[in-house]
Amino acid sequence: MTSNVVEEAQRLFHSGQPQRAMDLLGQAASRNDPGALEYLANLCLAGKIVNRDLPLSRDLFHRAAIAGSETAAAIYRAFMASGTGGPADWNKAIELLELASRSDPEAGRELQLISEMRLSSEGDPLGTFSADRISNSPDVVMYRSLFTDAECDFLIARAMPGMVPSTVVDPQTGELVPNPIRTSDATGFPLVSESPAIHALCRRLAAASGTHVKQGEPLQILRYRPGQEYRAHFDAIGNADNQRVLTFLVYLNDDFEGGETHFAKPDIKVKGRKGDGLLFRNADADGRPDLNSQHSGLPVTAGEKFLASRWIRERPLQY
Ligand SMILES: O=C(O)CCC(=O)C(=O)O
Ligand SMILES: [Fe+2]
Repeated sequence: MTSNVVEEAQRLFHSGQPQRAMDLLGQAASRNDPGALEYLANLCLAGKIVNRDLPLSRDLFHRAAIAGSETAAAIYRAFMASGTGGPADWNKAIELLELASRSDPEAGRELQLISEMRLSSEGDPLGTFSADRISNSPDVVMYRSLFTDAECDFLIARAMPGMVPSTVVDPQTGELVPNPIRTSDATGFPLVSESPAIHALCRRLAAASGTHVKQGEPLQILRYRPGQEYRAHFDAIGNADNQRVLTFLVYLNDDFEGGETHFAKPDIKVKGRKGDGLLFRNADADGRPDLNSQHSGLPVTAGEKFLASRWIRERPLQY
């Protein structure tokens, strides 16, 4: 939500007058200007211009939501679901989603999807998960029908507007950079866009893999068009302090040709059906990469392949 105050504050930031910009935003926030509240919430989240302060960010998004910002309301719901900037409150997140669904059909669809999940009052999946073993070394298992067709379709629809060319971690700088190794397009769902349904799906991946939901990096949705691929790589990171020990891939469609997930040693090609989840181990308990975990997404030859991908760390990530 942009307001005159925000435009003026941006102008002041760009002309090297951050203190005046902050004063202006602070005054507008004390009048409950939704744009100023949301802008300040984002500054507290980004932690560049002001110190990172997640509890304050959550509080400011909450106030911006009350003042009428729908974007802030969606972020506040996501924070309540995942416990960002304060305790998680699943029931409150659902209550807020219900409220939003009265005027927002997208929120209504999300609510419907959640109502079809079997969840505890904390948003955790009920029931157990069983997998078929595909290989011992590398350690690869497959969970059939982990996501429903409706859940797969929901993730694709949510991801489509944000699709941009994929990036990989530059080993020299640690920055995310484009690279011909990975030619797919992707959208990530960082905490601000990990809405309650997406959070519940992340909790399902955590429960099935026996990990804590906070060990997961943001869920990514990948799209490969004909010719696009993810060449042989390791998901483990060299010298990582908090290693990517596991990868969970969920196939969101199956109406395409080619595009198998391929492990080279030994030669294993996997093509899941829509909703199937493939879990594999990238590193041992000490964080040492498993050399047999090298894998690729083979080029798609016809149609489009959609995949949900979650890299899971050894320990919960600190945000
Ligand atoms: O596209 C695939 O099947 C592989 C994806 C992958 O390797 C990843 O997301 O880390
Ligand atoms: Fe990978």
